[in-house]
Amino acid sequence: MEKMKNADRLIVALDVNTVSEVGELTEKIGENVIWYKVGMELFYAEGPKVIELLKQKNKKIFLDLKFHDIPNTVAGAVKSVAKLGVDMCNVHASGGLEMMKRAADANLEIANKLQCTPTKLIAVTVLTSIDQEIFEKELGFESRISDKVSAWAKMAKDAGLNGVVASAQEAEGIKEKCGDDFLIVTPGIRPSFSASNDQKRIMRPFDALAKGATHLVIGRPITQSESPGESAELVLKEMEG
Ligand SMILES: O=C(O)c1cc(=O)[nH]c(=O)n1[C@@H]1O[C@H](COP(=O)(O)O)[C@@H](O)[C@H]1O
Repeated sequence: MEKMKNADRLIVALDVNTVSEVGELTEKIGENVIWYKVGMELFYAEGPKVIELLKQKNKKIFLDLKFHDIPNTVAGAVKSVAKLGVDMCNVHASGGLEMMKRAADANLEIANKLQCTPTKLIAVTVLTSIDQEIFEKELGFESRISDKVSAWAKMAKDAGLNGVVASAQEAEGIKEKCGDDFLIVTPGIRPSFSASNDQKRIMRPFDALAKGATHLVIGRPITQSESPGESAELVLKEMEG
C-alpha cells in the first residue's frame, strides 16, 4: 500500500464561528492543508454552508459534532451528517456498544443508498483535556486513562467503527488492540512553538506519528498564530522530524 503523505494526516481545527473567517483562514493557510475539522462552534453558527464552502475548495472534512445520545437518536444524527457528504464524523464511545453499532449501520445504509464512499465514523474516547487526576477525582473512574481508551477503542472496532479520537499518548495501546487499519485521530498535538492551552494529554507532531497516530488534529497553534500559513508549514516540517 502507498504510504500516506504527512499532508493527508494533518487536520486543522476551524474553531471559529463565521463562514467569512473560514474563507480568510483557508486562504491564508493555502494548499498545504488538505483536511479541515468543523466543530460545534462553527457548525451550530453557520450550518451546512460551511461544508459547501470547504467542498468547493476541494478540502476533506471532519465534521466533529461528538454525538452522545440514545442509539436511535445517534443513528438518525449520523444519517443526517453522512448525507452532507463529509469525509469523517464522530460519536462518543461512552454511549456504548449498541449506540455505536446503530451508528455504524446507519452510516453504511446512507452510503449504500447514495452509492457513495461511506463517511469514516470514529469514536471519541477520553477527551485530551482530561488528565488522570480529573479522570479519577471528578469523573469517578478507577482505571488508568490508557486502559479505558484501549477498551473503548476495542468496543468501537467491534461495533464496526473505523477508528477513534484519543491522545497520541494512548496510540500504541490502541494499535496493539485494534490493528494497523484502525484510525487513530489525535488532538492535543502541540508543536514546539506553541502553548498547551487547555490540553492535558499532549504530544509533539513527530512523536505522535511515531507512536502510531494516523491523523493529527491541530487548531489554535495554526489558526491563532500571526501567520497561519507559515505555522501550518512548520507543523508539516515537525511531522517529518
Ligand atoms: O474530537 C475532537 O476533535 C477532540 C477530542 C479531544 O479529545 N480533544 C480535542 O481537543 N478535540 C478537538 O480538537 C481540537 C483541538 O484544538 P487545539 O487545542 O486548538 O489544537 C478542538 O477543536 C477540539 O474540539
